[in-house]
Amino acid sequence: MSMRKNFDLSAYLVIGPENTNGRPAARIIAEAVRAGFTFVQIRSKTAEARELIDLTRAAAEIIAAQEKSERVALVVNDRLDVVLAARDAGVKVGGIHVGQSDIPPEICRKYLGADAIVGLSARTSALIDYVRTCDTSCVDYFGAGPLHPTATKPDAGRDAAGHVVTRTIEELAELHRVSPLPVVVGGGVKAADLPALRATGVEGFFVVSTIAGAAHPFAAAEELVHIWRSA
Ligand SMILES: Cc1ncc(COP(=O)(O)OP(=O)(O)O)c(N)n1
Ligand SMILES: Cc1ncsc1CCOP(=O)(O)O
Ligand SMILES: [Mg+2]
Repeated sequence: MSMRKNFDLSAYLVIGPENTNGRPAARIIAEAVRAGFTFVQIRSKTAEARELIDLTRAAAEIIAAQEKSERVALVVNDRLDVVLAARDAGVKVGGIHVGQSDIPPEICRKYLGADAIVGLSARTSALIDYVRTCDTSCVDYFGAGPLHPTATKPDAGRDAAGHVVTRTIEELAELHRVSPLPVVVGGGVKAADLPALRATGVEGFFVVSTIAGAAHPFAAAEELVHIWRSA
């Protein structure tokens, strides 16, 4: 079955070489997937294309080695060129995550095909109206946030006046209620946020630093997965 019809957003790792305090990103991906993370996004604002292709290949091999290729989705942030090059080299990469100022989702769909996963960051202002009315014909899920301000992406949630607008739990519950697509929420997410986030009904949480910056990424990942599943 194509991953597009079968992906699980519940525990979603976003990671790149600049997030790992000098440790290999591949090792942290392996630990998170072993702990039960269900979705991996390769995201780097500093790596060159070749490094991104290599990390995407390594992530796909890690997921395959744990026999999870049919259950753990792998996407690349922003870089349609990297997804195409990785696929051309035989790497099993499921799709792409794009934001409001990135390559449009319909172009991603055109080049990646009907089986690819295309994730879209939901617009910060007027979030609830946006997800209700936006063209979802070629999008598979929404990424929303930030739940808290975050040093990983200081511009997340910035409004025209430069203030960071975070999402309340009530807004996220409403977002879940009105969204035609599954929603994953991130931005400063920590273990303590998960029970309230789960109660909103959203399909999952995404994290960078809670895993990639943790002293013990496996233990951190296991804790998040356990809390989400038992909340
Ligand atoms: C799952 C998920 N949700 C949101 C984002 C943010 O995407 P974007 O707004 O394009 O910002 P960058 O990540 O490209 O800086 C995401 N990456 N993943
Ligand atoms: C990619 C992204 N999009 C919105 S916030 C964010 C970064 C979240 O990072 P962290 O989990 O370290 O706060
Ligand atoms: Mg982007």
